[in-house]
Amino acid sequence: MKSLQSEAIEGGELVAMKPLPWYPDNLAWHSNFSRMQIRKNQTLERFHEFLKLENEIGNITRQEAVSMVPPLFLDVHPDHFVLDMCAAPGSKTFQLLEIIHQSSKPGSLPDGMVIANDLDVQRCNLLIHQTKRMCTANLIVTNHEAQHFPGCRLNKNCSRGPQMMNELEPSISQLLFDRVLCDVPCSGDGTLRKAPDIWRKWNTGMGNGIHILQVQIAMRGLSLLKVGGRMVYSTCSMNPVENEAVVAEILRRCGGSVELVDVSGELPQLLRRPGLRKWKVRDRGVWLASYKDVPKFRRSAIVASMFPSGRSYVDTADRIQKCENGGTVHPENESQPAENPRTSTDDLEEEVSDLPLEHCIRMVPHDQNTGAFFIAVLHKLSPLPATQDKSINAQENQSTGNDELLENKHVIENTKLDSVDGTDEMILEAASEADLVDDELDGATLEPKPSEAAQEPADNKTDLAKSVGKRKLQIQGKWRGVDPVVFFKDETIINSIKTFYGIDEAFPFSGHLVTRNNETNHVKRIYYISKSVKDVLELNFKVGQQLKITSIGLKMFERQSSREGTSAPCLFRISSEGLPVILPYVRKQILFAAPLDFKHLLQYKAVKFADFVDAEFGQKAANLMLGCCIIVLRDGNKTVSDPIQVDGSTIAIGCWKGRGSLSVMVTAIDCQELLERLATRMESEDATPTPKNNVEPEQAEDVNGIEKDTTPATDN
Ligand SMILES: C[S@@+](CC[C@H](N)C(=O)[O-])C[C@H]1O[C@@H](n2cnc3c(N)ncnc32)[C@H](O)[C@@H]1O
Repeated sequence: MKSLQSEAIEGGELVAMKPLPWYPDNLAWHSNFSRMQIRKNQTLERFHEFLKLENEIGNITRQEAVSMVPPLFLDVHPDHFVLDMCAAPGSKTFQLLEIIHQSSKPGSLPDGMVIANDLDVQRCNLLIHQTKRMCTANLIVTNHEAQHFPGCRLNKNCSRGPQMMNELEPSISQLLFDRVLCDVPCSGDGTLRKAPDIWRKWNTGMGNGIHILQVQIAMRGLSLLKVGGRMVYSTCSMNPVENEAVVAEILRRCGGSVELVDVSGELPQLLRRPGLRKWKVRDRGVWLASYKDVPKFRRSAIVASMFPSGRSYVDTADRIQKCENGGTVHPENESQPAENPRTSTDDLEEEVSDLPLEHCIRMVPHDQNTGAFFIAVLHKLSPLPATQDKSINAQENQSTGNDELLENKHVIENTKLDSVDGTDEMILEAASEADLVDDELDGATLEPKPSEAAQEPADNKTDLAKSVGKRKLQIQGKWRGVDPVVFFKDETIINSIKTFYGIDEAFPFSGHLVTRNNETNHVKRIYYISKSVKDVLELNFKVGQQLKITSIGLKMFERQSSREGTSAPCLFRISSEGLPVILPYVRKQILFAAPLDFKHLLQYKAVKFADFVDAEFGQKAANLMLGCCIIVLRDGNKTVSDPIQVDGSTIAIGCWKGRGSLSVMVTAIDCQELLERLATRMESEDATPTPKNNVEPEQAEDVNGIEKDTTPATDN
């Protein structure tokens, strides 16, 4: 930080990095360096590399500052069910998950969950990559048009008597959410500062063209919100047609069942401006102050809800027609639409909304050196009026069909528009640097391939050829291109895993394991899901798999595919993502390495048993069972009698115990990051007096890894 500061001063800046004053607990920081400064200066470049690495690992997230605001206004609690309707590439989903996991202890999972949805399957893959860093079992990623997001409502008439109900009915009967984030596709003009392309591409038609979709998505969000729940509507645009006009229209449609919340007391340090109550609409070079100014031939594109009053002015011929785009019709305000609209705003009679739109939040670049953002916080007071619910339910029925076939040109065009969201560039950059984009897009399971040759000795070719054939048979789920999610119930395999790793009985296995393959023998990956995700999945089965799930839970176990792997007593290894969750419960195949041996493992990727500095550790490693094992970093400053607990700072990696050596099963990038963390720890340990004892502790750690139980260790 000090050297960064001196670079900043040299460069004429005053502060190198500073916490964003409005972000709780100093958890978000702002750096002012330009790309040019970074390129020119070695210290800054190293700092930039560090940020990219930490972002890739998941320790930090690089994000446009204002884009972090919507989840803060959502007021999420760890037990909330949250729907992120337009979620890709997932920076806000990540924040939501962080909040959900905030207070959970290692090995315990929160009661809440997040469903992150996006229309664009490739952007869903980015989201999956982005959120994988979170190692969460509390996430489902879906791929629907948000405006048609399924309601998964259990038909109450299909009950089978009280007894059956208790046994078979899922614990929830409808998919309703405590919180909904509606970060809709928009024209993106709020990102002009860093996306200069928009200056060239932007036109007024962009906002006008997406208004109806934004209203539809917001209405769907409100219908899926529990009474008492909160929804945040946001865009990275400053265009009132995409913002206040949408909020006003949904308030009108909801007729008192939803209120716009005054959040002026929340995040007091955040500079903001009130929402607008009057604005004009521009169409084809012409200013329009009210719907009555819209020429008849433009009335399918420019709808009444774009104007502050939301009033339709219909002529007699139109009167009996319902406004096809959903604008509200008020016959008492009828008049003939003008056929000679004006090109200047001077003589227009301004409409003013009678709704409290000043409660909306506008953040502009020049207030606090950020991008621009619009936010509205909505509170559902009571069920939506029957008419709204009916039309929404009609959509729901539609959504149980093949959504992906109902291609909507409008939406797709706007999806492209939307990719200007500030975070994409960074995530794409991170993803491509990790060489994971292709992997993520590979195959119907949307799963990356193991990224390290060191994961286990490879003999995968025949396996791969076989699996290609099988894959053809396998894709038989309801949703084209996505393998169905099924509960994994093979007791033989589950018991072999439990026995091999000595998994404590307190770890809930039953009903928490899922796969993408109905045939147990072909299952390659087993995912772990939280209780909340399990509840949703059970409901989804009951309602005929309405959810098109592209990713679910946490990859916990992977089948060994190498020759050596298949001869190991347990066919499944623990995956890196799953390790933090299961670690506190692992009692066998676990060893504690001194920092130097741990470092050698990360450095050389494979170390012969005889080559470990701590010979006793080498012997214990040699005595483990063939297959996957866990190596935990032992803190050099700890004495053997110190109690051992797994906490947030515990460092552990998955390794392969082969016939003559230990090999790490960690990606290169993780190794790099761990080495850096280790170096920092070793430095700070060197600075404090080290106890004499620097050999393996006398825990109940079993030498052969089978007979005696061990206690998981930590380094502190
Ligand atoms: C503003 S971006 C979302 C950014 C995201 N919330 C984040 O913070 O990373 C809007 C997203 O909406 C998606 N999208 C566009 N039309 C959609 C629709 N009809 N339903 C769901 N998602 C849609 C786009 O693919 C895009 O990923």
